[in-house]
Amino acid sequence: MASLSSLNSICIDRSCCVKYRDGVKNSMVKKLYVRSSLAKSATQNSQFEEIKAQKSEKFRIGVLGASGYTGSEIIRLLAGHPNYQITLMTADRKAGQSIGSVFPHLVKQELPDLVAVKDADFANVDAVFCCLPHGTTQEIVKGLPSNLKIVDLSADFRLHDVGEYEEWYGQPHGAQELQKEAVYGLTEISRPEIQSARLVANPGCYPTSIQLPLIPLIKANLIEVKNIIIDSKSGVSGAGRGAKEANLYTEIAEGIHSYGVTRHRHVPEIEQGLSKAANSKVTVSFTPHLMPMSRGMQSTIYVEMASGASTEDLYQHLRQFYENEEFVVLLNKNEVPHTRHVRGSNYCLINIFPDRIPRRAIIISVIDNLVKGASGQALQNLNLMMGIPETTGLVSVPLFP
Ligand SMILES: NC(=O)C1=CN([C@@H]2O[C@H](COP(=O)(O)OP(=O)(O)OC[C@H]3O[C@@H](n4cnc5c(N)ncnc54)[C@H](OP(=O)(O)O)[C@@H]3O)[C@@H](O)[C@H]2O)C=CC1
Ligand SMILES: CC(=O)N[C@@H](CCC(=O)OP(=O)(O)O)C(=O)O
Repeated sequence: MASLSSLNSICIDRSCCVKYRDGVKNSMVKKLYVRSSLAKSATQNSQFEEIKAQKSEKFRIGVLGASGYTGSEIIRLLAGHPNYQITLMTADRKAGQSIGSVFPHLVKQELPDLVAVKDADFANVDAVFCCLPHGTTQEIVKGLPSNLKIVDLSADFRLHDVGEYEEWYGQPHGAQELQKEAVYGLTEISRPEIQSARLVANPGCYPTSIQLPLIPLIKANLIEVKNIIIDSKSGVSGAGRGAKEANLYTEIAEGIHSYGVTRHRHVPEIEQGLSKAANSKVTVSFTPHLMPMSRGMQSTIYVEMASGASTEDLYQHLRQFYENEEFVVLLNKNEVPHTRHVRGSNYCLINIFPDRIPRRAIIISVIDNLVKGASGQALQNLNLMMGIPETTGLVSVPLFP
């Protein structure tokens, strides 16, 4: 057996190496080889090899759009991740700055400075998180080296039908070949496809909170696919960090705003996922609202149950469907999910209630728009793509209150 001290010294190095920037793989491997000469037995050697193998899986990550909200959330989540190190970060207006000057809460992270995408060197990058505005994203992704794994947080690769993309996003799709390759990354629903994907289109925040409860219920024929009404509410960070008049404190505080009524661009994304589950065209009534809170999202969904189905059937089916999932949780009966129960975490909490109107049910689903609705799910997907346990770096207790 390896002595405790030899194993400890390796483990200490593993945690410290998060702090190195360049050449971390080589220097770690070198250090570990030196230490291996001290190993006495074959068992020690094999344990060492195992750790070295784990170490060599320290993938180099680029964060494109690191000066935005989802980019900074990726950086926060990766700060404690044992298998990744950030080697590249890009920005637009903030290019040339350090991350600590853009986000003082990240000042203690030892990270490269922000560079413009045109100056980015992808030679030391194995995978990228693309945290850029839609439209810009497809242009940038087209120019990335073809060996990179990509998780794109924008809407650019989510819609399979490029005609629908043009209709809802107001511009023709500029990277149609890549669109064909992209896998829609609703993790709990499409795990096998994500595992073997090179390019994953991370779902939108509203579509995540809506599809997680509805897809299993539709697949099991427990709800009617007509007359689905969805009322969603989002924190203001959902709109990104860019300055916009509509997002000023004076416009947001002390009020609720409906927006995108009948024409929000998440409608086709939601309908795409639900239609696939139903094997027929599903349409929904969806209205999003902006809430005076910085993060968090709730979708309240009104459905008609299938003939013979009860809310108990819906509840038991969802509970069973997600029983082995870490991040999607059915609360105990009658407990109402609140956005503050998932703040800063990758969890989606769901519950189902009988409506007063016979045969109708009310589903409440909450997520943090920046985590399960964006960067957390993106990390979950990259873990899968890299062959790392899916929950790595993501299991944390939500901030409360
Ligand atoms: N916020 C959310 O809750 C969610 C967001 N998304 C999607 O994720 C993506 C990122 O969102 P979010 O982080 O909120 O957005 P932000 O506006 O906060 O950040 C955008 C980032 O992109 C950079 N950027 C802007 N324009 C360009 C350009 N022309 N070329 C290169 N870089 C550019 C910005 O750089 P700089 O700051 O230096 O100008 C910044 O780093 C968007 O597509 C969004 O729709 C998806 C799910 C949820
Ligand atoms: C509050 C707010 O403005 N939210 C954004 C949705 C955020 C998101 O998921 O956007 P993408 O589809 O571009 O990734 C919106 O309604 O446009």
